[in-house]
Amino acid sequence: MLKLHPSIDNGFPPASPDFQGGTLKCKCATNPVTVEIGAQTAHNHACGCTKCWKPDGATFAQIAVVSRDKVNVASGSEKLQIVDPSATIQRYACKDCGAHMYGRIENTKHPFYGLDFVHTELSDETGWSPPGFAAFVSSVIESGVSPDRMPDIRVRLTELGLPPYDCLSPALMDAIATHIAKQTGALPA
Ligand SMILES: N[C@@H](CCC(=O)N[C@@H](CSCO)C(=O)NCC(=O)O)C(=O)O
Ligand SMILES: [Zn+2]
Ligand SMILES: [Zn+2]
Repeated sequence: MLKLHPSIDNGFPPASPDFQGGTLKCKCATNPVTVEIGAQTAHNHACGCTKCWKPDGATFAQIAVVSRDKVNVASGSEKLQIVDPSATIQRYACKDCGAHMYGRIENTKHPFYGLDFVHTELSDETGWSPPGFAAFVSSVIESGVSPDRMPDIRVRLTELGLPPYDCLSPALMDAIATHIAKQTGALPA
């Protein structure tokens, strides 16, 4: 069977009602970086872009958002480094194991300012919001996936209940466009 991501390939449980978050832990066996997330996540999705962190062998990342004020580095902060300081999303990765612990947007005008990006598979807790769509699917080609495999990948994502999009989902693209329209005055603020 086509393998896309270990937390996605066998299906995924629904979110637990009243789930209040958990602790993300990097892959280091000793002195791991830990990040406490104090809320349920939203907009969890499979992401095929080259920038999001993927576990070894995975074709897609799994990534969700949570309010930045609910993200707290509890230990190992000295091991965190920003992967690409010029990127919109500043991804804080463990310099020893490479796991991305959170991604933060510092541009206050960005439509997603205030939301951090996190990989809830790094937590032992169950009850996180499951993925609901697949984003940047065509971008897996940029990581070396043969274009011939794309039809099967899209079929498999659809089977798993993850509608495949080559940017973000329509709901998120609408939210981005609405934010921009309010900034430009095309829509009332
Ligand atoms: N084809 C590019 C796309 C990269 C991209 O635009 N990624 C999105 C989604 S990441 C989570 O959904 C994005 O918003 N990136 C901003 C950033 O990474 O700073 C590629 O594959 O590299
Ligand atoms: Zn680590
Ligand atoms: Zn991505």
